[in-house]
Amino acid sequence: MARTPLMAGNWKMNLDHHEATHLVQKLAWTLKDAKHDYSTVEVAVLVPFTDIRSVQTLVDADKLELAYGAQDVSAHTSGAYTGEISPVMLAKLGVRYVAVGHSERRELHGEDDALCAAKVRSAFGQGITPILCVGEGLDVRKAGNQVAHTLAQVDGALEGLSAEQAATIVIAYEPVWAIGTGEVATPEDAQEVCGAIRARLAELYDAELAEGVRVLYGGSVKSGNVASIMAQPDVDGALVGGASLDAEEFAKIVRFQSHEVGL
Ligand SMILES: O=C(CO)COP(=O)(O)O
Repeated sequence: MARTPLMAGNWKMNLDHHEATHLVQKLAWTLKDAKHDYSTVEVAVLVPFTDIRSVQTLVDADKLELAYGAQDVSAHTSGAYTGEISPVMLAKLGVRYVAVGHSERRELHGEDDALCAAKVRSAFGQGITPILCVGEGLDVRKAGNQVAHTLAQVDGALEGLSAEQAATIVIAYEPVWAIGTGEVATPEDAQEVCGAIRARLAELYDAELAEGVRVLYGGSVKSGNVASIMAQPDVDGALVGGASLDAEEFAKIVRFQSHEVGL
């Protein structure tokens, strides 16, 4: 089964709603100028909660093919959860994707695999596709345990998920040591773990399901390194942090198939 690559920009805690409108407009124009065909590479931006309504308004008004999403979601649908955002609220704003278990949330907010599993189910419950983030820290990598560590996170977060849901999840392998450091994993490093994730999906469900799931790589992806990572058989896209805040650079990442020749 052919998997449509997904390039998702994780803005993290950057850009207010005015700046968000500006960046999405610029990105859409840049991709339009390049005659980007969204059916060949899907494009998404994961924006701060306060930007979502503005991005929705722009996407709807200009009929943009860009998808947008959030960076976190509550495991609950409503109630006394001060500061949390419900998946029901996100669905109402037309959100297609939500990041779950980003390493910054695991590290800084103590999110564990059980909570990630609850959030994955919570998103699916409202028709939102989770982008489940997994990946090892430097100590684990140095010990050579990156595959076992990452697969344990996958197992934990997929707990209780039906095959129908698992078939549409997106999993992003983001080695923590490569995030925001400029130190990108080698294409072989990315392939090793992304391939292992797909093999695990085949074990947990079946081979056909595993063949259809998109596995992304994230960690210091730039226009200059994206093509070699995308050339790996089990890498189906990228989760891009810093480089997604620059419309032209992110558009180049999205257009990796065309610019690799010209670089
Ligand atoms: O964390 C990331 C995306 O979720 C990666 O961030 P950078 O691309 O800035 O390394």
